[in-house]
Amino acid sequence: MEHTANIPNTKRLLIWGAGDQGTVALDCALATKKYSRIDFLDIREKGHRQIPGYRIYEEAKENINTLLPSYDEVIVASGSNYLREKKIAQILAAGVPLATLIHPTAVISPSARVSKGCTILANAVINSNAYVGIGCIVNTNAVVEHDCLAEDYVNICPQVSMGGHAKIGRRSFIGIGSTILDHITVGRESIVGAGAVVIRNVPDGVTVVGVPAKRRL
Ligand SMILES: CC(=O)SCCNC(=O)CCNC(=O)[C@H](O)C(C)(C)COP(=O)(O)OP(=O)(O)OC[C@H]1O[C@@H](n2cnc3c(N)ncnc32)[C@H](O)[C@@H]1OP(=O)(O)O
Repeated sequence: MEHTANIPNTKRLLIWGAGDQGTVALDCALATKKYSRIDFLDIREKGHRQIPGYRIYEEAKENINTLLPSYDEVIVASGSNYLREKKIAQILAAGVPLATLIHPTAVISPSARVSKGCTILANAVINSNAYVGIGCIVNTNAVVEHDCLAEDYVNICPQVSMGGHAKIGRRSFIGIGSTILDHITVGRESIVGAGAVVIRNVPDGVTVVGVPAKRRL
């Protein structure tokens, strides 16, 4: 049986991505109580994960330009910064509203800005004057402190801590449990390894690991 919660005056959501991030996005979307119907569109070209009770369209078999506009909102659920950017471009080109999923236990300062297409998961904190760009993931228990900047399509993994005024460049991946000290900048398309402590600025397109974080050659 497909999921159709009995909630009046709510919206239809399509989650584009039916893998791990898709199921996490589903839980978050259910917690918001905003949606009367939720379906999935699988990103993979072959096969898809079963999510009992939910309809999963297969991307390869669907006319995306017809399917997307039949929903009130679409969220892209993929841990790949590249894929989120690519799919979000398709959604915007189709003129369909991007969802922004914010778990009810997340704490977002009234002065912070969270852009469209973001997924902000349970117990995340986004503090005063912080800015989170389009299509970012701020994962469980991550802390984006005051005046931080995360550019578009950034993935901030669980338990990441960003000190005040820290910056993350477009499409960078910040590994689980890592710490970025205050006023430090991580460049674009860079990777911070799990558990790293970043004490110096990181250039574009590099991977850093360790405590203190050093470039991995
Ligand atoms: C909800 C979720 O699950 S969100 C996802 C959470 N997952 C993560 O955060 C994973 C983050 N990814 C990492 O930390 C990865 O290890 C990366 C991206 C830094 C490196 O990945 P790879 O390029 O595959 O590196 P690989 O595993 O081959 O290791 C290369 C070297 O780096 C070291 N290394 C790899 N990761 C780390 C790390 N996080 N800290 C310290 N050293 C590391 C390895 O020990 C190895 O060292 P050696 O050459 O001396 O043996």
